[in-house]
Amino acid sequence: MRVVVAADNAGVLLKNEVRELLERDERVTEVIDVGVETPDDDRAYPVLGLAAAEKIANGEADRGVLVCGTGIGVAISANKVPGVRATVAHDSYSAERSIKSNNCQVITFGARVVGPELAKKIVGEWLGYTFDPSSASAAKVAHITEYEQVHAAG
Ligand SMILES: O=C(CO)[C@H](O)COP(=O)(O)O
Repeated sequence: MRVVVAADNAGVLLKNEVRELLERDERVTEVIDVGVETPDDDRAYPVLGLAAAEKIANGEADRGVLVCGTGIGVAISANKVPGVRATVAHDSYSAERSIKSNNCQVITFGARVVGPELAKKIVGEWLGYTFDPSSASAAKVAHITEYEQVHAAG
């Protein structure tokens, strides 16, 4: 699994911890870090969230972990990229259902909301979940995709 990570300056320290975790995880074949790398880089969260989501949309990454102050801004940004489903998930159950119900490729965290140990525990669990395309949830996710395709810009 190829995982893209990104954060703004509010989330960079947590993102870097998550990146180290991912780099040690045998389920992860590649970690793509689109930044920021340090807290003095003040590029705004949409820049990072959109850049990461585009890696998924263009097939360079399978999943993403994005961090900002709340996790909300990067989730909203990532969801603007066609084909990408992203959500903040600060608890194990939501993280699990984000895959099994919603087929989200992206999980987001708020570094001002959740501690690093909880976030890393959730990421470790989240890596183990897969979406079942034959499940009852598949048609629901397809409804979202169909809307997106019908209303695609351009
Ligand atoms: O949490 C953020 C966006 O959801 C971001 O890290 C901080 O945004 P701001 O409150 O607009 O500075």
